[in-house]
Amino acid sequence: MSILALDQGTTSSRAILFGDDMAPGRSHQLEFPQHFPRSGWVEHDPADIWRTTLESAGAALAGESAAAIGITNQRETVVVWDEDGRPIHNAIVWQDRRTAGLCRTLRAEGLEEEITARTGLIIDPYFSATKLAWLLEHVDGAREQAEAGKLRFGTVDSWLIWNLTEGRVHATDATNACRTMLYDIHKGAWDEDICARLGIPLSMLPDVRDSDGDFGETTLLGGTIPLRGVAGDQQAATLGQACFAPGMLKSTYGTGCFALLNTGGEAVTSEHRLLTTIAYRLAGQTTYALEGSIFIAGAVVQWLRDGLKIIDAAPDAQPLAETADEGHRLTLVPAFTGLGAPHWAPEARGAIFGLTRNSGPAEFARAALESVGFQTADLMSAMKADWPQMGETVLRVDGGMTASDWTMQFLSDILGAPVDRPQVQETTALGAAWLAGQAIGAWPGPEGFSDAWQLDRRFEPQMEEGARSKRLTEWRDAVARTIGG
Ligand SMILES: Nc1ncnc2c1ncn2[C@@H]1O[C@H](COP(=O)(O)OP(=O)(O)O)[C@@H](O)[C@H]1O
Ligand SMILES: O=P(O)(O)OC[C@H](O)CO
Repeated sequence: MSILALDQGTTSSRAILFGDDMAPGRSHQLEFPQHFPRSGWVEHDPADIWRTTLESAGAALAGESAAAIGITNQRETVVVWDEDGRPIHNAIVWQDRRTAGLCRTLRAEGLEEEITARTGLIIDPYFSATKLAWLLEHVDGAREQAEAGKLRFGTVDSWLIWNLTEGRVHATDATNACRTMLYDIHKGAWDEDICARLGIPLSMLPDVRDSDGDFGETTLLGGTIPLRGVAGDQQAATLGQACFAPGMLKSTYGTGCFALLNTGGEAVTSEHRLLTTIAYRLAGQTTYALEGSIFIAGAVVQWLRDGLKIIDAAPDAQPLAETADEGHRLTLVPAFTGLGAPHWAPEARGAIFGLTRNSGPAEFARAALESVGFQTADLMSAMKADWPQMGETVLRVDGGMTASDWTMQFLSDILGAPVDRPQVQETTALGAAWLAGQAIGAWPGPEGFSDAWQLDRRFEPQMEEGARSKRLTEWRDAVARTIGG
């Protein structure tokens, strides 16, 4: 029997039907509008999120039925709706920076240490908590309605579950809950103190279930289909990459880049500004991860295309970079929207170093692709420092940017470690399908699923150690100057 994976991302909604052989089959993808009402604000219309998800699901099924549905989603994005399922405002997207001021206030109150200890996160507008507080503060009547128990909050998974079950289920899974900055990842419960400080009534929060829990069923897609898997997209990719053992590591290169290191049952506290997050919770058992989140990865290629207009399409970046002058290095720090982990410098803006009269499109393209490798190297160093038992590890990669062999080779060179690209690139959807497939007993457990993971290509480091450390020193100097300036 087929399993339907719904992958609700930042710019598009995608549905993929996986067959008995766990291979991706028919799929459908629909983009939807992004709204930027002010500088630094990013919103989605929740109706678009739901409509594109439902339509792509229908198109992927094409009249077939599925044995179960797995849902994976852009994380942290906030939707609030009323008893009739009407959103009270547009969704505030994870990239939105409007709550930077409230975050500063929370830090000034000296709350960071306690919030990090409980939630594993640092105080940043990225996470859901301050976005939800903003909605309660700024939407007319919202606080009164919320206090009267008439409003519901959800990340995008909850919004989809609510709609798929026609208002019967208000739930989320542990991987999504842990991105809200309202959830105690050690106790596995909403944190009443943080909610109280932000004026968020507990009654509006969804029930938190296992990632392979029971999320009800839908009758909107032909027949009755159970919802049996839910995970945030980066955690789903970790599962899709079969990173089940402590020490295993994946990095996804889409618009941004998100690296997750499985640390097993241990919630490792980062001393280097990484996030402690829930990788998955299966049958009540929590597995944790250290996460490094970078906001600009593939987006730097979009900038070459749409901003600089030096390429026509993303695949053109590599051939252009390959023609760059070997003796002429530019270093690009793509802090277009600040820097994420491990620097967390929201006010920083991008910079480029080493310009001469001979700097041209090829040198810019190479610096852009290299910036993704350098940023990953910073994450890996932070991970090793936080968790020395990580040891020598292989990085499993996925996402649109991994199509560039040159970029993957540079990544391996600058990490000084192997990089593995799997055959199935749809790892996020695969992870969601696996959750649902194994929950209903149709797909194998972690061991059998790990055996099915297949390598497309391994990239081995070829750069000499001297050159590597010189390049890393140049990069770190460029980052320091970017943040400092
Ligand atoms: N051949 C390529 N070389 C470099 N970058 C690429 C290539 N193909 C796609 N990309 C980049 O990958 C990103 C899209 O990846 P995808 O995994 O679909 O991202 P998302 O889910 O965040 O939209 C885009 O930012 C695009 O610029
Ligand atoms: O939708 P994506 O693939 O850009 O992923 C977004 C992340 O979940 C944000 O944390």
